[in-house]
Amino acid sequence: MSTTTTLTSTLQTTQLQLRTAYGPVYRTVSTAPPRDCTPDEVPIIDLTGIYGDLDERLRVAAQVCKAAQDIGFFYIRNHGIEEDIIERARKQLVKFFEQPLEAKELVSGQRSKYFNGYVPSGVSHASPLESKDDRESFSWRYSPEYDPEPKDLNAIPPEVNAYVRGEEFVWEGTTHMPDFKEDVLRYWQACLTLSRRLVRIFALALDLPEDYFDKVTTYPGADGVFNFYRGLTPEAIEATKDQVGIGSHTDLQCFTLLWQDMNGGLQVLKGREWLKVPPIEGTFVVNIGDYLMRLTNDRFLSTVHRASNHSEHDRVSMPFFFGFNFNETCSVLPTCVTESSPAKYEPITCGDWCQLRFQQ
Ligand SMILES: O=C(O)CCC(=O)C(=O)O
Ligand SMILES: [Fe+2]
Repeated sequence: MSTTTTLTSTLQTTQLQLRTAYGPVYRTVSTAPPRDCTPDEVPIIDLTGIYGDLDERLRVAAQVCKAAQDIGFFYIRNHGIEEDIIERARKQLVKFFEQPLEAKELVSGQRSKYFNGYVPSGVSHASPLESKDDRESFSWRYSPEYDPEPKDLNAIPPEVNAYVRGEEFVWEGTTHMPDFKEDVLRYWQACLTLSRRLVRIFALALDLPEDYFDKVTTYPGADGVFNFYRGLTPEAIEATKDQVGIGSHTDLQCFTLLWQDMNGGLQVLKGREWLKVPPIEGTFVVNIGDYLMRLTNDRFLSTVHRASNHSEHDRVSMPFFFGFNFNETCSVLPTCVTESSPAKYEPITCGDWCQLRFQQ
């Protein structure tokens, strides 16, 4: 005689509150420790093909399309950004955050109209039901004068100028650091150049002409951020188990290129389950943002994620947020609507979209 035992596991859950352009939304999520993602869940996409012929570009686009629809996160390798550019930026990041507070306050975010500059730990609060963000950050935003596609600064359309969000005080307040501006902007320029290539792959992925987004990425959203998650003493690690470095959130614009160091700490929400998205040498993580999700009528997913550092080592990351020209009004894409599934969203500019979220 055999007996069958049914194992009923009780899943412990908690509520997350997420900020969105239209106000808070709530999600029920597991409190179980995160598990590693599998290569099927968050794939590694080799970008060599984006520098090849159309067939090769279409092959990359098909992989990007699948990952963007399945989870909205993927790794990229052979992305073309030189290791030396990344390493110089990382070293400047470390030097910046190792400065005494007074030096970092020279570029205090409180001086900014548009979220540029330095923000100390415990100030930002990405997700209201989690802890405040235990990370320091330094941000700088798009300025046409540093665009790797050179601009005639006397011929910038006024409607574009009204939306330029870069502010010079971040460079003026860091002149005491040799090569800081140069090394940081070289990294930012490399990210911007890669993003303009990638947006063409996204166009192919969405069955659009390859140059479809070119005219809306001439003065794009291009925000660089340095994140510093300070290492803790063993006692502090124990005492701050529930503390997040950056709380649960989605990114705002089209897509993000995220360089993270080898410490680990990034987590992505799949259903109710947290997945660890560990660092892989030589890669960036790419994730879809809310604006692109909206333009694709929710075909591409802007997925909730967060990061923490519960270790004795400092952790750093360098995300780059890419979006369309802030003044350009975009509708749901023609290839993402059918008669039976019409556009769910009104046209809006990327700038107004971000503004809605910042107001929340
Ligand atoms: O540091 C990380 O790994 C994630 C950072 C992030 O999600 C962000 O800055 O939006
Ligand atoms: Fe993020």
